[in-house]
Amino acid sequence: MRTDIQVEKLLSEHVKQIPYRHDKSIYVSGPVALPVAIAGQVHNFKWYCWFVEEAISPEEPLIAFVRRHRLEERQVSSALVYGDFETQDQALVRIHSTCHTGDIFGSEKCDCGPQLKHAFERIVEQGTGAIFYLANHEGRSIGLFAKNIAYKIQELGFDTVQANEIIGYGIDERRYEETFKVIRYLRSGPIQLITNNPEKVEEARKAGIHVSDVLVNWVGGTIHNRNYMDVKIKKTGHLQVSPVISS
Ligand SMILES: Nc1nc2c(ncn2[C@@H]2O[C@H](COP(=O)(O)OP(=O)(O)OP(=O)(O)O)[C@@H](O)[C@H]2O)c(=O)[nH]1
Repeated sequence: MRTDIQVEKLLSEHVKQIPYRHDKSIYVSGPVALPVAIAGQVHNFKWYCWFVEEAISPEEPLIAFVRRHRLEERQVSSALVYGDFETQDQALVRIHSTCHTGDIFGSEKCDCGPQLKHAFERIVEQGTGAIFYLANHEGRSIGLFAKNIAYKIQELGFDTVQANEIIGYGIDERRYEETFKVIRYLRSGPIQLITNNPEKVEEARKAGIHVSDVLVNWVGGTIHNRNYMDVKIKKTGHLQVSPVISS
């Protein structure tokens, strides 16, 4: 069919396969132009998304792959790229763990929503950067259902770290390997990481990415998340100030 040939041609340019662990691949789809309203102005981002899957045979057309898989059931992450991310010397990067309650509902039990908004603002202000929005990171990767239970346990007086442990999870279950592969795919130059979490910096370096700056982002403090923010400094090692990076 003519349409299938046209779509196959489009997809072969639009969807890229990045080799990942063992027999798996990361499938990256994009870019799609996305106008995003930030502080009252519309800015043009390029939207990519990706998921990890067993590598498909080179003979299978992508259109058949898309039809064969129930893609709506996948954990699909996004990259929102601004400016000349591929080649500019400096690029801001925010690696943001999905937070259904904070990012979508505006919950003040955490600082996630304001951190995301702040990162968008910094990126458009600087002119080049990207947000990596990680779907499989909800609740520091314990998932939404377990996060709801962890919140309930916190009502007994336990903190975020203790609540995770009570229900059998680690303090922080997040992994970043696939994200760094996607960052590498989109950009080879150094990145300026917007984060308070030194583990993200460490993991980036292990993945061979040059982090030229770490920019802390303590925003969104409220009376509801004071304890949560305190625990980040006292127990999970989050940075209070931007560290000086030696090149
Ligand atoms: N398990 C658990 N996860 C939470 C809780 N509150 C927020 N989160 C999740 O924590 C993740 C964000 O992690 P944070 O520790 O706030 O920040 P970070 O990503 O380590 O560091 P930054 O880069 O500075 O934002 C999101 O996935 C939230 O859904 C909680 O009480 N329990």
